Amino acid sequence: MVEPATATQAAAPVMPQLKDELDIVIPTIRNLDFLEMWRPFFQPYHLIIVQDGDPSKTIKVPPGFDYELYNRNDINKILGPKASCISFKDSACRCFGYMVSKKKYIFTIDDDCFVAKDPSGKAVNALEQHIKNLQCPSTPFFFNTLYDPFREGADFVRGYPFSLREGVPTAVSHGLWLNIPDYDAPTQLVKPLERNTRFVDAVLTIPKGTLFPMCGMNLAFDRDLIGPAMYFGLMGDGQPIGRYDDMWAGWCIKVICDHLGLGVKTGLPYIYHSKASNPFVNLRKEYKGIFWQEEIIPFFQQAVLPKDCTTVQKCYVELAKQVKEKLSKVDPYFDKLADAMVTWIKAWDELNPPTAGSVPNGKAA
Ligand SMILES: O=c1ccn([C@@H]2O[C@H](COP(=O)(O)OP(=O)(O)O[C@H]3OC[C@H](O)[C@H](O)[C@H]3O)[C@@H](O)[C@H]2O)c(=O)[nH]1
Ligand SMILES: [Mn+2]
Repeated sequence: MVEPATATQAAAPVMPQLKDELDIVIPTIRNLDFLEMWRPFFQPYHLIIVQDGDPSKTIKVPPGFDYELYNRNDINKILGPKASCISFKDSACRCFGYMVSKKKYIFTIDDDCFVAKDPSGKAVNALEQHIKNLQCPSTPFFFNTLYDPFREGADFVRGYPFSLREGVPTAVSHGLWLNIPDYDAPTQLVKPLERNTRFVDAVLTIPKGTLFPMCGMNLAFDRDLIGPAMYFGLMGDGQPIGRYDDMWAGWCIKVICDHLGLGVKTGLPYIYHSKASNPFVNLRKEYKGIFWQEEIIPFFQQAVLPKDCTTVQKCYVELAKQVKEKLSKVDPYFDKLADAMVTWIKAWDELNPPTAGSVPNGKAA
């Protein structure tokens, strides 16, 4: 039986790394008492809280945290008509936080995720591990059988080409979850009592050319490298689909990271996910995604980006064009989604004008 760490077990790190270069983005519809448990790890950092649902509701934030909070009225005021690309009544709204941040790194976490304990009983500082993952290169072009070669006590194994040992910059760090795993509704329905107790002590680079189901519960990324592609799509209120926000973003960022020669890692850190959302409600939200994805995945697997797509924005707009051309036949929703992807990029560039002398994102691989 796994249990979350207690607040006292979560010892504050000696020196919070990247304190001024990282924002923590939290989408929420509830009071943020969960922050109490994270206080030792999160207090030094700036929080961006994206309040979903009724903007007249007050979200209580425990004292002592440095934060900015945006509700739907704020989003509409800041983005004007472009606010139409930000979902309402779905955790997808969190991507607004990525857009307004001015920091290099983002860590996003759900408000029902708590500090996990590793097998020795030590509280897991998820933020510290994500930072380590992002600051160490990835190895997408050749699989290292001893997993993360840059980890203390590991290295590249015999036969690993020396020409590839430098690795590539890491754009995304995807963490996992003890207790309630990120299962889809049908799986949750048939396995209501299943709990994830396996703590796998590994960080893996997801190989080039391989897609993965990105979960937004415990996720960090380098905003400068991949931020403009971290759009969580049109979900929730008024949309035919929900709970595919992070999946859509994950498929888009992986195709773009592969194209630009950037890395995506998954594995450590774990968080402790406490709330099993209602599988019946989830089934209503996600059922179309369950059969649509049988056509969406081949689309992303076959997507090719032209060589002149040398920035994330160019890649993303090209991807939107292909979504419109090839997925609209699945459902008119994808026509709308493709337009929203372009609106997102316009809004991103409006809020994040390129600084003079800034270089385009990674090079096309
Ligand atoms: O309409 C909403 C509903 C929720 N939120 C906030 O989003 C976070 C996730 O909410 P919750 O924990 O209820 O979602 P889950 O059923 O556990 O599913 C998650 O699974 C992983 C996904 O990436 C995504 O995070 C969820 O689908 C939480 O902070 C809520 O307060 C919201 O903003 N709007
Ligand atoms: Mn949850």
